[in-house]
Amino acid sequence: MIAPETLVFESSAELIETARARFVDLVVRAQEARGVASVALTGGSNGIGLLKALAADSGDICWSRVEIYWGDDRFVPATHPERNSGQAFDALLNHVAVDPSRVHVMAPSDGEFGDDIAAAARDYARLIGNDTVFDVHLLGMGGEGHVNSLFPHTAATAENVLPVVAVTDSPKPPPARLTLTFPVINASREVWFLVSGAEKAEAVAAAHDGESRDDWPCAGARGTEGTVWFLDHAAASGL
Ligand SMILES: O=C(O)[C@H](O)[C@@H](O)[C@H](O)[C@H](O)COP(=O)(O)O
Repeated sequence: MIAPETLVFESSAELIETARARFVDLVVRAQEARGVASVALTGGSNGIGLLKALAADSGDICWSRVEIYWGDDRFVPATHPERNSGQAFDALLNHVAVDPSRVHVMAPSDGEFGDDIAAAARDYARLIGNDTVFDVHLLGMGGEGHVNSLFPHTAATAENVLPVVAVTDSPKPPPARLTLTFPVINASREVWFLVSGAEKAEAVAAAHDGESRDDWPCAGARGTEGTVWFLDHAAASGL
């Protein structure tokens, strides 16, 4: 296993700026190598902050050749302000020339599957299939170590086969969510954690200490070519 890279910044703003520059570099290199880059986005303050920074400066990224997925989303109506996808459109996707056929939003609760969350999960799993490899999977993290909607001691966190599952009892509201699972996260070339704040320090330390993914889901996420922790000083204070 390749050792994770841990970068510590003075502020969230610096963290986001470095992540932005590295994201541009990674996506451009992926496009040079394979024509199309594939990314999984995340919500949260730094995840959306990164997208806003990219709206201001995305260098030589050719947005029409980026396949865009989400690591998780809330199973609420499409226009709900807490949808990670809606926030990503506001922050970035409405402002760059993406190819709509390459933007893969998880179904909302008022979409084609109505409130059938299991059908919505199966549909996204079909879309991901067995072959999707993200060039980078972005992750925020909760203080108890959740990533995507993979919370400690849950079936979704234990999933080792299905690429996408429905969560109906999320400990953090709203209860209904769709989430990618560890088999697909860990098939990503790179996994990047974007984490700030002292309330995240214990989980950051647990992941670096190799604790179990059941106790600390963040400890179970890694890329095949690289895992990068973008931290501010407060989040890194337990290292
Ligand atoms: O689905 C959710 O409930 C949140 O989106 C959550 O997963 C968030 O991404 C992390 O808690 C990090 O959020 P912050 O970076 O804002 O702390």
